[in-house]
Amino acid sequence: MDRDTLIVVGAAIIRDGRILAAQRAEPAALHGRWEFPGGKVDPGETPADALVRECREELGVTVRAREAIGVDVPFPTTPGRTRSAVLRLLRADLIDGEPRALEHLSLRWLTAADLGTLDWLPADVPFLDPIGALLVPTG
Ligand SMILES: Nc1nc2c([nH]c(=O)n2[C@H]2C[C@H](O)[C@@H](COP(=O)(O)OP(=O)(O)OP(=O)(O)O)O2)c(=O)[nH]1
Repeated sequence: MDRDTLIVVGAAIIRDGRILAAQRAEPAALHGRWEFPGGKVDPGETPADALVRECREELGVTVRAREAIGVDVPFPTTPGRTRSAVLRLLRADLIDGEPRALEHLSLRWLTAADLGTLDWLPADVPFLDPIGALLVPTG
């Protein structure tokens, strides 16, 4: 990966056979589409640190970052910008707090069957199969 590549981290927070998904409010072009909570890794920050920071800012919770799920997915950044970007999904354990939509339109806990029913951001789609394999139906 190019040293200049922007890494965006997404959190795969799984509880009771469901994964947390978040509906974007902004920018207008992405309004209403679904993603994993997270954001851009800042200079000097590790992806795990960024995940913890973003989950605190966006959900009001403390998480612990774990291993990557699947492989990084390249996606185009803002039109006109040449910097390449990848989405990296890290599994995350919920350590403290109950997720709230502090910056999103809404949150949903999805079963494997729900995954295919949402309007995801394009970079998220390749992660849906590996996530589905992790969502063991309960009770
Ligand atoms: N957080 C997140 N962003 C995603 C996902 N999939 C995807 O294509 N993106 C894109 C949308 C945005 O172009 C970019 C992340 O930007 P962001 O606005 O969430 O990040 P940020 O909180 O660090 O933003 P900023 O205000 O500091 O610029 O990555 C995803 O699952 N989660």
